[in-house]
Amino acid sequence: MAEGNWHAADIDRVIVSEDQIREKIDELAKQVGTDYGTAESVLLVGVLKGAVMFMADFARALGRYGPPVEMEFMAVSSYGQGTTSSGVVRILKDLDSDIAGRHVIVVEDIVDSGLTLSWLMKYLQSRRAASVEVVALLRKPDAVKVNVPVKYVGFDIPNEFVVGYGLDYSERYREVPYVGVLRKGVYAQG
Ligand SMILES: O=P(O)(O)OC[C@H]1O[C@H](OP(=O)(O)OP(=O)(O)O)[C@H](O)[C@@H]1O
Ligand code: HPA
Ligand SMILES: [Mg+2]
Repeated sequence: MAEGNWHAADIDRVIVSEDQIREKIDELAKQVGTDYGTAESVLLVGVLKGAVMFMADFARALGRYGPPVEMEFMAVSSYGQGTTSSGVVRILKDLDSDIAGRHVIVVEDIVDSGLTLSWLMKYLQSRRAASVEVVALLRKPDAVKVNVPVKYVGFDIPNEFVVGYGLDYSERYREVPYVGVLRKGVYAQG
């Protein structure tokens, strides 16, 4: 629950609690660990900044169940300051290493319109990865309209703007430890 913390006033309701996040990550890591059991290693590509919390927790969970992990980060931006995707994906930070022949798992906090991910999948495949799959903590219904196969999904959530656990509104609320719906008045005020 949104206890007596400063952010409680800005959060309408909790969608995914800290406990639910922890349990789901363990479950996802077990599944990925089984599926990649014979791989020499997997390359996790975290999508900054939203996926930082999920990346850190998911990588640690894979440490219990999976093959050896390497971590890379990309930064792309399509939302800027707003609450809707601009549809234009910009690379703000590219991969540091060659991913040819690697088993890549893209680690995303949320698949919303699916625009970021569909762009990213094409980009990573063009870099000749051996395989590219996606693990996303959250997915919204609109994402299914875009043809992005997300193999590992944590939670399907309603079509509302959410914050917390890495997700921001105008760079705020990323440190909130659960995922909640932002009270409409907060962004209506600008
Ligand atoms: O499915 P989509 O509609 O494309 O939305 C999903 C993407 O949007 C958000 O990133 P954002 O552009 O806000 O950057 P950030 O992670 O730095 O906040 C989120 O972290 C995902 O990467
Ligand atoms: O609901 C959301 N909240 C925060 N960032 C986002 N990026 C895509 N969808 C969202
Ligand atoms: Mg954002």
